[in-house]
Amino acid sequence: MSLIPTLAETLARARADLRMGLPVVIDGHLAAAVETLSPERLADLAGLGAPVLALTDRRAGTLKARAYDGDLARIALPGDAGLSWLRALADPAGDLMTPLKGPLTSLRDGPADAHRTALALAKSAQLLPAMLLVAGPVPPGLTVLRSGPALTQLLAAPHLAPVARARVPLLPAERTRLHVFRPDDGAEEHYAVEIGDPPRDAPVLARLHSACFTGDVLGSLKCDCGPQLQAALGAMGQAGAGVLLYLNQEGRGIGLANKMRAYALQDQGFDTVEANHRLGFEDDERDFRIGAALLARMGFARVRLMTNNPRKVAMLTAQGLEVTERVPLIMPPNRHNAAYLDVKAQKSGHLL
Ligand SMILES: Nc1nc2c(ncn2[C@@H]2O[C@H](COP(=O)(O)OP(=O)(O)OP(=O)(O)O)[C@@H](O)[C@H]2O)c(=O)[nH]1
Ligand SMILES: [Zn+2]
Repeated sequence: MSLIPTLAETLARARADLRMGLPVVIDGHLAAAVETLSPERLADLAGLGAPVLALTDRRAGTLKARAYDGDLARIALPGDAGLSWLRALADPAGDLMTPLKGPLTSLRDGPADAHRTALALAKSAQLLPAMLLVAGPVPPGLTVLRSGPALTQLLAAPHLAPVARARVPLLPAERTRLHVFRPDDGAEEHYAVEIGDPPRDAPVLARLHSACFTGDVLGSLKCDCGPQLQAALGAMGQAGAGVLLYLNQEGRGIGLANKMRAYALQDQGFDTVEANHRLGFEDDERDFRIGAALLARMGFARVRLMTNNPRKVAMLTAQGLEVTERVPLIMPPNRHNAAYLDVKAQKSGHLL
């Protein structure tokens, strides 16, 4: 029956619900994002059963809570836990002011699949990965999801369809076309900037660029993204051909709000990797399967990849693309980004 929402459509709804502060249902648990939860909804959820807070092992580690489920911790809520207690566990902004939040009791028994799915959903909705779950009677009207490989696969690699394309002459490359691709799960669109007419039967000069609003648009000096973007387009313009994928994976996949939370932590003295971990994220949440799928769909099988990041090469190769050459894209540092670039080289394996 075509009028019943598909899994991708249900996922799109679930993300929107969580961002609005509405719980969704996962394997019979009501699951709400702490970041957007209202006091009224917290009270109503607590009235249905015993709420459990799911945090990633990264966030649990910062809070010195045991993560018996490997990649996540399920924390029992004390009877007097209110929204401010939950928010303090979810958001590290106040960690230095109020370092001791425990003792925290982590659960050991029972399955954690719904909790794991809930955290993956929070991340994909670009919310802080902290979810409140209650197993109890399910009110009507909520979006219902089931954990499993189909959902996991969809979260990592939605199906992308071409929507529109047109000529956009650029300063560094006048013969340029911009292609827009839309995923079927309501997530963000991604773009391909095609310069010249790159032949499909030869390796193409290519770049997988992740969105950086601060660097690309505002010219922030805190990272190297803006100069890298311009240098890549310039090199493709000079060569007369190339393809730059502009992937809307702001902040290495955590979204702009969380990236600004990470920047605020960096102002407190944490580096870019530590800041992501304290927020509950991995240092890099990006999945380059989308990039590989877009290149393949545009007819490219072999690339000369402009990057300093060996993970990008590995991920494209794992998806069946041939990286015939890694072309370094090293920008001169400035006094605001030198430490950041050092951390990328030392902790994230960047070849700088
Ligand atoms: N979470 C987080 N993201 C950041 C920070 N600084 C920059 N970014 C993001 O990092 C990403 C950089 O993307 P890329 O330049 O494509 O990738 P890369 O891993 O640096 O690899 P290269 O191909 O060598 O440039 C963008 O999404 C930026 O928004 C930061 O301090 N924290
Ligand atoms: Zn940047």
